Amino acid sequence: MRIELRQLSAAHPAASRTAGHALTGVDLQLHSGEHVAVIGPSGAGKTTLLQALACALRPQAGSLLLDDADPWRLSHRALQRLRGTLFLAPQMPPLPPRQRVVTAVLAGRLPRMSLWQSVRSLFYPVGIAEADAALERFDLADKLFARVDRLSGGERQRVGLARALLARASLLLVDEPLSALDPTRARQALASLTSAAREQRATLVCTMHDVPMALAHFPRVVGMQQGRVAFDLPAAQVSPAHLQALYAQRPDELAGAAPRIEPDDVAGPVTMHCR
Ligand SMILES: Nc1ncnc2c1ncn2[C@@H]1O[C@H](COP(=O)(O)OP(=O)(O)OP(=O)(O)O)[C@@H](O)[C@H]1O
Repeated sequence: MRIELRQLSAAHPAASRTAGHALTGVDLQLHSGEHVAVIGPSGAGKTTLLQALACALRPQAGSLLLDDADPWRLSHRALQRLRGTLFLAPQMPPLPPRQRVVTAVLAGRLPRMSLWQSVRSLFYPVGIAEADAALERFDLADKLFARVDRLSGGERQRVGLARALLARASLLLVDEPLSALDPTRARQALASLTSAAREQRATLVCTMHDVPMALAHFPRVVGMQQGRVAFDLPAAQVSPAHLQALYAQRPDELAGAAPRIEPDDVAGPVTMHCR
């Protein structure tokens, strides 16, 4: 999917009136199938950018085009159809605690199913081999029938990535996929995610706290600061000076001290998100 943002500004409906826009004057163009990492300090607007791209947050100014169409000018039905072709994977997937992993992963297909197909799949799950293959990519095939609440935080996060692959979306929006993974798992998970997105020819926009990992795995890196694009460069051209300026207010985050949600080997509460 092609993306074009021109001078896009957006605010969260619940934000106080005194808060500025979460996104201000954002320009961004992505070719179909391109992979981009979005980095920047906490509160820079990375997640908000994904929400705007997912048509979950309406722009207040400027424009958003997805495959040359303005989603906010489409009919309700056409907008729903468009939403079915993109997938927003939150930091922690919304996994009901007693659900089996296989069901959680197969739920990735729901956006591209009719109501009848999705109701039928509750009683006659199909595509178990596809779920198994996606889990295998994240080294979780042995958890196919495990209960979600018996997984570690890192395992749940990898289940969320496997689920994203089943969406077969043309635009994959992945919010900080590595926050609960140890460095080795994080490298493997990112390599699996990017190679699967390439196979599916999906456009991939991924927010990342781990800057070295973003520079190593993505050809293009967008740096955000206070709701604006501070730089948009090939990874090889991002210099230490760019990074120091980007994280000038939060140097601890550049040093790798960004907030992690829970370690890989400790089970904890499941955070619920919209999808
Ligand atoms: N639901 C919300 N309601 C009101 N304001 C919000 C909401 N979500 C985010 N914001 C505000 O929007 C701004 C951008 O937040 P956003 O979550 O996009 O940043 P981020 O770069 O993703 O941060 P982090 O790295 O900590 O996840 C911040 O000022 C934040 O406080």
